[in-house]
Amino acid sequence: MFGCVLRKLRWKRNGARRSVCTRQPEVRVRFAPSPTGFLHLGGLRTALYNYLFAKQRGGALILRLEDTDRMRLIPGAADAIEDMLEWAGIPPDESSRRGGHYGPYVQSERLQLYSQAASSLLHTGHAYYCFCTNQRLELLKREAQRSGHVPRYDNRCRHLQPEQIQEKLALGVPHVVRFRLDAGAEPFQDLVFGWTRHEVAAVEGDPVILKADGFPTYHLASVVDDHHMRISHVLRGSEWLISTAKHLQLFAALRWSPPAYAHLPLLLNRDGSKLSKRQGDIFIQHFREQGVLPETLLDLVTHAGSGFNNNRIGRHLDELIQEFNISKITTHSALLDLDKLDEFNRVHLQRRIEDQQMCAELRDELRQRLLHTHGSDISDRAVLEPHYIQRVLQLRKGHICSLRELLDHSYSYLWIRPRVSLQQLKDVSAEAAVIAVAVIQLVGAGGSFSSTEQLNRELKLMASRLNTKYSSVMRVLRLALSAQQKGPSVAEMMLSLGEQEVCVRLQKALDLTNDSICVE
Ligand SMILES: Nc1ncnc2c1ncn2[C@@H]1O[C@H](COP(=O)(O)OP(=O)(O)OP(=O)(O)O)[C@@H](O)[C@H]1O
Repeated sequence: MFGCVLRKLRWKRNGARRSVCTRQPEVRVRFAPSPTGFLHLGGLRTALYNYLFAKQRGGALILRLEDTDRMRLIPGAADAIEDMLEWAGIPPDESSRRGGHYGPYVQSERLQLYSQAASSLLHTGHAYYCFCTNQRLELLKREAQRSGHVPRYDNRCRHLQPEQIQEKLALGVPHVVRFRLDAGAEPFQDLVFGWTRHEVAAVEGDPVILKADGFPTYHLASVVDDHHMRISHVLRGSEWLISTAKHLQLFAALRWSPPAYAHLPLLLNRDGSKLSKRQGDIFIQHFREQGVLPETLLDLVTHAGSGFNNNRIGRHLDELIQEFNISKITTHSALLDLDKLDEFNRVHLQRRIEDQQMCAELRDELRQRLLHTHGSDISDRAVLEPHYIQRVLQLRKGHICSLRELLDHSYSYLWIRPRVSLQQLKDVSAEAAVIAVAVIQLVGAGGSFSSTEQLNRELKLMASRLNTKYSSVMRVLRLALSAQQKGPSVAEMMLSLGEQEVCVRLQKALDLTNDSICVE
């Protein structure tokens, strides 16, 4: 059933160039979310594993939207899911946005294919009309619960006579189509769970495949689409493992070859529950707004689970593609540890700052954020210049976990001149004026701004020349430069601000002390 890729192999024999075509099965995988909510970390991981599997084999990732649960559709979710895959750097090769040969890629636009498949199953006796009312089904359920059994449909409509069916259809009695499950399920080899066999007919009633509204259920739609879209491997969450027996029976009844299956362990919350669309704080969009980088999220979700020879922080997408190993995926679910998020983002932010092109993008982003947050408070527009922002980023890399931190009050001194009072200066040192003058002279005399170490050495020498404690020098400088008591080292502050701005701020402090002397 697999599509084929023609590969031309060339070699030389007797001086003549020859070519031959070999047929390789084409790898086509799909990520098939339902737009009943936004993409969350669990979905992202399943999408990512599909992507890695496809890219490792030169294959294609198809994004198919399973929107047959009409009651739960969330407006905008379909677009948002694809936006987030693109943002994460794992865009599909085929989707309704990107096009492709096997569209439409939205199930509600493929109803004819499902109804054709259902008709064919009805025709061959693998499916039947079911006219049972909701009240009857509810009664069955309650009876089962009362007697301590798992509720299941009793397959009553299997036994309707053709005339009874025709009569009900002619009367327009509401109905669904059910698939006739066979006893004796065949085992299949799951790429993660190994040989698996689930005697589905022994525990479940015949499943609905076409609902009363003409929409298919997941079982029929996924089988029909996987066939028509020539999906070679289905990598999906392990909650579908049990249903696979049903899907294989559907493939057999339709006389189609099934794809290979790999059921992926789920990502769980700390309390052991499955990550779900009903939790807002795990949506990819939320992390993006918080300044989390896409590569951080990819690293985090792969780190939580298995599928790689080893785990290490800081892997990029191309490394993930290289190192992904489906045989290393374990069957147990993985707990998501969001406490690691900051640390992962710090590592990836540092990598971006060290990359010339990515750093230019960060500069632009930070500039936009600064304008948005501090806007009119920024009197000196020089702080918005690329070289200034670049310097700040270089000095803070490895310390900050996200760009947003640089917008916090503790970093406002980088963008806005601080207000310092005479009393504050007096409180930190009686020698504030002397220290300010000495540092202005040091800077004016070409005091080294090449590194924090060099600057520290010179400040230490200066303190001993003044016969002043080094800690007093630090306190005065920290206050005059930032109006803060904590933050990066004073030398780093000076390097970030630059010689001229350091002198301007120290002169302001000096002016305060001079004014006070004049008044006295
Ligand atoms: N927590 C999870 N961990 C790993 N994969 C997941 C997780 N949740 C969903 N998936 C997988 O992501 C794909 C898309 O899932 P879907 O859009 O149906 O989201 P969902 O979270 O399962 O929905 P719901 O919240 O309605 O249960 C499926 O293959 C599903 O198995």
